[in-house]
Amino acid sequence: MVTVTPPLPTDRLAALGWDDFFSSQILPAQAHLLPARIANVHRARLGAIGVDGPIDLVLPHHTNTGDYAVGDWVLVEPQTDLLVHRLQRRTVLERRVLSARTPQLAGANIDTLFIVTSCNADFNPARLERYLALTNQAGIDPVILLTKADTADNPEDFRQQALQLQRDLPVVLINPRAPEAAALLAPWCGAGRTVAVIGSSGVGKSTLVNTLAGSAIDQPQVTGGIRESDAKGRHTTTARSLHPIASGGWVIDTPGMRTLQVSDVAEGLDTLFAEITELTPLCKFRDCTHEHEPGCAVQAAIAAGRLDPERLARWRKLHQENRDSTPPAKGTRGATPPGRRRKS
Ligand SMILES: Nc1nc2c(ncn2[C@@H]2O[C@H](COP(=O)(O)OP(=O)(O)OP(=O)(O)O)[C@@H](O)[C@H]2O)c(=O)[nH]1
Ligand SMILES: [Zn+2]
Repeated sequence: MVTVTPPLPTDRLAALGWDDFFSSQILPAQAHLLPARIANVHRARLGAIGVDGPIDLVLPHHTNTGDYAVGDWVLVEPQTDLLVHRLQRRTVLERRVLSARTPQLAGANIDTLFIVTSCNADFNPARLERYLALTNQAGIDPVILLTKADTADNPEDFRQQALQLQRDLPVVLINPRAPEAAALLAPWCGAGRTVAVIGSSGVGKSTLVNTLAGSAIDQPQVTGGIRESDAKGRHTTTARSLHPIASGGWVIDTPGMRTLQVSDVAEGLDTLFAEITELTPLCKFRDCTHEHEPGCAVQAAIAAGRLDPERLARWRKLHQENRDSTPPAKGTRGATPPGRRRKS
């Protein structure tokens, strides 16, 4: 590890999420540069937060701002605010949609992902499992937030269903409009921690970000969210931003997501479906598909009522989709469809 000179105010950097993982990446020749965290990404502009506050970064020629994610750590030339280098990410959340060639970066260096859904028709186990597979694969801790419990007859049913989605999954019933929402989420929002919020349009993500930010939201230079018109003339939130949480920590909002595609998430699926993953070695055949083989431990669990057949059906569908969309070098079979590339 290299000591940065002059010594940086490490407590203020730590409050931004800085730790040894990032400081150990600084080379001796970079010791004069200042670390800063990307706070917002626009088409031609990147905003960051450093120990002395917001920085409008000066970008080198040919910078593609799409290569940067909210939450990234970068090194900056102190006098000129020139962006010099991006540090390696601890975690990165990518959103893949069928229509896009390359995944979009939804956020970087996220510790916890709040997957928000409502206690109504938005609640969809198959979609939540998709989010969970991606979150697990990214090495980010998932938490399910169930909103609009106040408008549902049986919010507890939704909570019980959500608890079945993954072992040890935290599930929180929450009203994002209530001031006590911040206290309920405090375990994941300590100083220096970074959370991101994901979920369909209208489930309460923006409301939650506002509640978490509290008075800290009155800093447009830090949050800097913009609204742009899309092709249909609607106003949609396109910029992701890093907002300070009133009690410490940081929250990244993400725009409403369309259908998510899973790709390259084999380990994430193993964690998500741990009860099936653990049964597989007990099957008679090593390459058991758990469909029709004799001596299948998974089918035996279904017959004994210990495993929900719908859960196995969703396991099958996600595994199939993952195989079909994962490049052969990483997947077990299946070719790369045109236009879809491996991530570098
Ligand atoms: N009754 C009730 N209303 C809620 C709750 N959570 C959110 N809402 C309301 O639902 C509406 C949508 O909330 P938003 O925060 O705009 O939803 P969003 O997820 O940010 O939506 P997009 O910006 O489209 O992605 C707002 O009118 C909120 O006040 C809740 O728990 N109970
Ligand atoms: Zn089997």
